[in-house]
Amino acid sequence: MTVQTTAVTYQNFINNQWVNSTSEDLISSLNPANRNEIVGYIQNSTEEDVDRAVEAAKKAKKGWRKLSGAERGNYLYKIASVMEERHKEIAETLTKEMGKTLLEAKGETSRGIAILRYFAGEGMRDTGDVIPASDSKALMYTNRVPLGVAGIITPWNFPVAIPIWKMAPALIYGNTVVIKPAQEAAITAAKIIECMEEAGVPEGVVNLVTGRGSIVGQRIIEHTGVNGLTFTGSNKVGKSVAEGAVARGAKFQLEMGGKNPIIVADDADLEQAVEATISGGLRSTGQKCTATSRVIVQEGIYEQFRERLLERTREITVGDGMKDHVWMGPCVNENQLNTVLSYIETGKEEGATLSLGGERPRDPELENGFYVEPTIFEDVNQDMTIAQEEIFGPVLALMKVDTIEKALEMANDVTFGLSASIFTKNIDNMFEFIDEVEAGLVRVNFETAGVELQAPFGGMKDSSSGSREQGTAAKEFFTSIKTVYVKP
Ligand SMILES: NC(=O)c1ccc[n+]([C@@H]2O[C@H](COP(=O)([O-])OP(=O)(O)OC[C@H]3O[C@@H](n4cnc5c(N)ncnc54)[C@H](O)[C@@H]3O)[C@@H](O)[C@H]2O)c1
Ligand SMILES: O=CCCC(=O)C(=O)O
Repeated sequence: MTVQTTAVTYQNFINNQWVNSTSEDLISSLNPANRNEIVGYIQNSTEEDVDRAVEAAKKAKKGWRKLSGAERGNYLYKIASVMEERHKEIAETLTKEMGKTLLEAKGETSRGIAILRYFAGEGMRDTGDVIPASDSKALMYTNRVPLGVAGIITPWNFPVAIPIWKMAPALIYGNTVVIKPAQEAAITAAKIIECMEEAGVPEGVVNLVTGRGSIVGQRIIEHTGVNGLTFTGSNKVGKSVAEGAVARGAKFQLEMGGKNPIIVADDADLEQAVEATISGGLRSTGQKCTATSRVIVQEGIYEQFRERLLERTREITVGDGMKDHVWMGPCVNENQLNTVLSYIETGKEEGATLSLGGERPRDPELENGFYVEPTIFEDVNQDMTIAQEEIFGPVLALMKVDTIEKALEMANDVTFGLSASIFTKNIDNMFEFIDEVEAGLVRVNFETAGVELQAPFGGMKDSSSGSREQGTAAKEFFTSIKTVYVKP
């Protein structure tokens, strides 16, 4: 039986108007903790809706670009303040829509606010350099100018942080925006846009179109009025974003999957390494691009480590993220749950030892949610599917090695290169790891997940393409450089 409590319909936001899609069709957003609860309805948008949004963003771009950085920054400060007032409501919506625990959702909402404030400050910082011209009387300088309209396509796993870490730099550097959030998290995105509206962001500067990736996302990719495409999501879709962008010569930036290793050396602090593995691998139900999925442990510490890891993982409470005592929520949807369960089956078939979990929880209270137990495999070797492919679920693969050299070789033996961590007290091992590991985010004695908003973020190999996001690195994507030469 479907429970429709306070299910509200959310519209598209185009040219500062909340409007229905031309399809007059809706998609329901379900609570992954209880498939019978509809969190709300979103628009099942059409190509025509995208065209209208792009038109609005195009019309708005000159006025927005002409504002000073400080003026644009003031809008971002205002959005942050409105979000702060609506913090509880946004965090609760995030948990209900996507499933992560309320504690994590609150942290992510605060992070979104901090990102807005960070980029608001960017409005007051330099936009270029003075470069000595060959002619001593001439003035030569560079100035960073906006791309125009930024097309933003985001995933469901960080429904506040990722849309904001793309929209805030787009806006502060003078671009207007058309955003298409993942349909699993589109209500959370609509609430962020409501904050922008409440903060008085001018007409057409930010436009939201919800719906299916294959229609809305694809139209954004193809639309010649969109000057830059920034995408976070799976490698499969990322490839089509890149192909579409190249086909029409648009700038693009992709952030995609990971298969992130943690190396635990014989001399590691055992407790810290176990806690970092659990937090990095299982928080958010393992649905982070930075999640630890391969745990490469040196043989001298292996037995102690596995025992403590199993003990601590058994203590994890799985359930509805809205409940205080719950540590791990459900997978985002049935599809994701089935993907995780099928990787677990593959792990067993290929000969890995299932040491913990691997099932849906038996608790009848959880039967309507997309839950899976935290799962640990041992005896995993490099060739196994679970050692190579991104699972995006709470599954850890333990791999035993004799030397740190071998551990590093294994760490690098995947197509991804997003995040990697080592636990050791040996300074030579630390620096060898920092030098040799193929990852964009390198951690020593710290978990693989968690990103600092003021630092560049992105990966190597198949994990990313284009320039880095966040921190001042974000400027690279959202601006072009004009080199100016003035001869008096
Ligand atoms: N590297 C990072 O920063 C990072 C961050 C978060 C998630 N991710 C990755 O995202 C994936 C999970 O997220 P997801 O399931 O939402 O990814 P996804 O690729 O399925 O969807 C991402 C976005 O693309 C849209 N989309 C889907 N098909 C499309 C198409 N044909 N054309 C245009 N747009 C389309 C979706 O609607 C959604 O908005 C994982 O692989 C994860 O590693 C990476
Ligand atoms: O899922 C990708 C983003 C990772 C992130 O923001 C984090 O680990 O905190």
